[in-house]
Amino acid sequence: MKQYQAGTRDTGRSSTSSWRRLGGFVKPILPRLLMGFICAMGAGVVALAIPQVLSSLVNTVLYPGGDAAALRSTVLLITLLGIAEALLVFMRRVFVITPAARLETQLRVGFFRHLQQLPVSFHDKWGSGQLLSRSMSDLSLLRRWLAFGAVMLVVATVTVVLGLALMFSSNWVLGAIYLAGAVPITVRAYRFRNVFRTASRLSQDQAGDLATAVEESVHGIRVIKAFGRSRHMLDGFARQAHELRSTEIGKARSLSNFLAFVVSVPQITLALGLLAGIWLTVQGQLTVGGLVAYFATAAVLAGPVEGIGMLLGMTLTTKTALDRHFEVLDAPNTIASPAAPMAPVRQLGALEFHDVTYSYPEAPAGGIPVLRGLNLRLEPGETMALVGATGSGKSTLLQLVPRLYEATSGAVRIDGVDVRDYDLRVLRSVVSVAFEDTTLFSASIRENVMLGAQPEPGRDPEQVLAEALETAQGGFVHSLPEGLDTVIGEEGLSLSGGQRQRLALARAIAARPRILVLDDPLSALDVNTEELVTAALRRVLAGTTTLIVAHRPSTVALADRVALLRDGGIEDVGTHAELLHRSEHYRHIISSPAPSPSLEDLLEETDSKA
Ligand SMILES: Nc1ncnc2c1ncn2[C@@H]1O[C@H](COP(=O)(O)OP(=O)(O)OP(=O)(O)O)[C@@H](O)[C@H]1O
Repeated sequence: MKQYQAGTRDTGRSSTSSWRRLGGFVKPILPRLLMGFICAMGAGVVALAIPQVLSSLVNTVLYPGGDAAALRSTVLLITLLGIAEALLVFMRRVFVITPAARLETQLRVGFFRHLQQLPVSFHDKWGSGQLLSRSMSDLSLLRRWLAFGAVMLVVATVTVVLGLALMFSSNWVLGAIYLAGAVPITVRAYRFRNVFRTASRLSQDQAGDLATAVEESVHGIRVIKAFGRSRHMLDGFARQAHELRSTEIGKARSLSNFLAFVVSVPQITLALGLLAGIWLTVQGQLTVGGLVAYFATAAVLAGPVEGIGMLLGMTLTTKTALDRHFEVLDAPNTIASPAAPMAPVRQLGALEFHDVTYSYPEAPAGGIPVLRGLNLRLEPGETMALVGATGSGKSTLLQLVPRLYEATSGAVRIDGVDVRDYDLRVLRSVVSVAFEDTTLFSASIRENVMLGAQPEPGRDPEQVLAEALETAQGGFVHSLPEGLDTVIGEEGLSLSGGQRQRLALARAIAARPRILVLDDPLSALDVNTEELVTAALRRVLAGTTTLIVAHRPSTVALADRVALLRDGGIEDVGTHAELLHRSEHYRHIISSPAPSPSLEDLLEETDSKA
């Protein structure tokens, strides 16, 4: 279970910083957004002009003996204004939708790039659903807000201000009555903002957790079914879904209450305006046309006033989405290439762990580090087996070599150069890894195996692929429906554990690294296949420095020497025979009885007793 919990993260940033940072991304598309804004504003102004035309219609035409020609031209003008408004709305969409979608893609690609760069320790902590929801739904929210919400919020605000100005210019008393409604709305908006922002954050985080739950249960469907835990998983999922539902309902309720308030206040001020308007008309201080225009303007403003409420909700949700987005972008990439990378004088493939200590970041403070002052040296071209009890830190040690994790103290060196001084790309082309837990991508066999292979002048990639598959006993791929082009992985053909492991091994070999790091790569193979792979590997590994985690004597047989990992350090190094002979712990781990003493040993023992 990842440690991230919904709503537990404090961004530690001021509430405006996400907007400011978004401003940097929006700059290039600002001209188009401005054009969209001008169109939307034009549409708003046209909408406001219609009541004014109506007013002149009432004042100059609608009375006995009124000018019929003026009536026709006024109706024509209103029709033209209506068409102009529709055209401007269309143009607004044309101007803003493309740049908003482009910005969404740009941010999404940037987000993915950052995820790729972030260290493994970051991914250990974050649920995949959280990252999925931040890269998909949060950015869709932003696009919708940019293409619609932001523009309409400005337009609605400007429309309300213009409408108020028209009301004031017609009669200041009516304008003042309408404006008085803004005071309670502002007070209420402030309270709403605080409540809605918290609910928004909670619901987006809960949606991310829910996505993680789906992802985990889809991945673990076999285990869930095999253990008959479907009901249990469903209950857990339903509980989380209900929590999200409650949050969403709370959020919707808070928005509805606010909208009801926002809509009802102008209605009350309108009723007061009606009383005042009639009185003013009776007093002769306002024309009937002016009164009609006041009510028509108030009717036009009803939409923008309600819109401001809705758009405020949308803006707050977008702000939360942005906070969540930048929270991931702000996660520091602690494992990066140095500013001035170094290269070894001679590229031989010597690997050295010097006084290496490693503690997982999530480990409790003051806990014992997994690796503690570990020292080990592999000579160029040497194959060393790493043996240790389960949980002793073998995989952890291996992952320090390509800097998937970073030693807490001490140094890992390749050809005398600290791995932290290598350019990361160079380091990861020098070191190739095959994990016990194989990951294959939704791609062809060819693409999966050649994932880390660099083009080499004078070497045919097809030959590299064929050799890697042959070494890993991956001949089975030729009998797959489309041979090397068969798509495997999550959305492709399913392979057995042993087949997957052989492809992962072939992938590590095809990268033709100087240093090969193998985490128990033969564990899922049957004895016969393992023997064939071991024999082929022995040939391939001849010139490659290899550190191989081994649990079985057959894998250890590949190695020139064996290092025994215990209590966070290397307890002993020697050949398999030497360790069998002198280490009880080694015999215990490798599941072998003590070897029967050789004749020389017996003679030596007799001599010493004598
Ligand atoms: N991502 C992680 N976060 C925190 N602790 C971890 C993490 N991965 C491993 N550990 C802990 O570090 C210790 C060493 O784990 P590691 O996987 O390196 O052992 P191992 O020797 O490879 O075990 P095995 O032989 O079972 O594969 C274990 O106690 C494990 O619980």
